[in-house]
Amino acid sequence: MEGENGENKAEGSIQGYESLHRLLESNLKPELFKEVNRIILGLNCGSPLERITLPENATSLSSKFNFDIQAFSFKADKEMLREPRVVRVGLIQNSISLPKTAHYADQKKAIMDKIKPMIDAAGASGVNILCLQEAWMMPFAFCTREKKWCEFAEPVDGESTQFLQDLSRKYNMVIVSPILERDLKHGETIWNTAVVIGNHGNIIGIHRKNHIPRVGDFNESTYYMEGNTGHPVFETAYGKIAINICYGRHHPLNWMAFGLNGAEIVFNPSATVGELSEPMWPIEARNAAIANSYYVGSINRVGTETFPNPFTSGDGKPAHMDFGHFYGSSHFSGPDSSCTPSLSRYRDGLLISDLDLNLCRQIKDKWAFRMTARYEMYADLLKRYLESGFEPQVIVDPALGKPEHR
Ligand SMILES: NC(=O)NCCC(=O)O
Repeated sequence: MEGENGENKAEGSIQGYESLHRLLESNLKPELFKEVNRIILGLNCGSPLERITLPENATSLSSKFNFDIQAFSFKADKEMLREPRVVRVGLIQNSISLPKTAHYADQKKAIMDKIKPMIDAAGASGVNILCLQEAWMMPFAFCTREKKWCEFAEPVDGESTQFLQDLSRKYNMVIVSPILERDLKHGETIWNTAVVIGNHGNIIGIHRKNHIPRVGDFNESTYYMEGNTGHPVFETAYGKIAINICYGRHHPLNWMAFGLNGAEIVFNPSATVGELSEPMWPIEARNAAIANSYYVGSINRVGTETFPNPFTSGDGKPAHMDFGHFYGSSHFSGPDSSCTPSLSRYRDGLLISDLDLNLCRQIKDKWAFRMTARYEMYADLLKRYLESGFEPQVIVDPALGKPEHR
């Protein structure tokens, strides 16, 4: 079987294919692919998600600057009392351009130069809300545990925010900007923060990452604190949005809390590598969208980032100078279990989707997850669990002959 790129299998490709979707599409007969698609990507209002044609000025930017661009449309059923509430949403995934030894100011500028044409393409496509990847303004250096990378941290209204504020004003676009934040008013402490910039360039608010990873090379507590902002939902001109930053996607209660606060779209800006999490990636976001009757926009960076000095993770494996491959694969999941194909596994990309927000309530009415949830039962268990004298509720088979108390 030959990959779509023939002999030159790009690094990060799946046997030469940009994504699992492309691999299946190229190798299955059309009728088989249709069935596989129906099961893997689901149906939206009874049909596969439709692709949207984007304006020429957007697609020409993708050709000129060599980034993947794809667009889809999630529909909802027609209602009698409400008009459709369609919002156009974009996700950007990108690699880092300069070596990690370059001057930090140059590294930051190179990233901005790289994502600018992608944001312009989103603007040209009429995107209303755009989200960037986790800590987009720096290399993902947290694996190194070297303190020098803290220099990349910026105040909420710093250089990266100002760069995006101009673009949000230009394109009348809400932009979610995940950065490494330097909190000047609280002893210059550092947080992993999403800044929500309104469509007039105003800062609506921030959310700080709730859960810090402690897995493999992802030992990020060396750099930033556990978030103290709870589960805010930001009511923007285009809908109610929230941000669940990266590792928070492994925590179902974290997803739930954004839903309880009324989110209609939850973004999951991430940085994660193939060996660690790729089989989990398409499942967790999709499950969250289903369980909480909202849309999820999942974003992961792309490429392999090599650092000047070797590091280990205390797992007995040899010291190494990179995390592994960030596998991109950004995608949208809908509350009705439908899902877009993923962006490329190795190229920069812009994924756009029209989301009819009416679908959230329609799915709540259909499946009644909120009404069947039994929150009081879980609240009671959690309350007892947090007490020091907690005893797990385990009923032992008497035939095991175990003593009542161990
Ligand atoms: N950045 C981050 O939280 N990565 C953790 C790895 C993962 O959750 O897959």
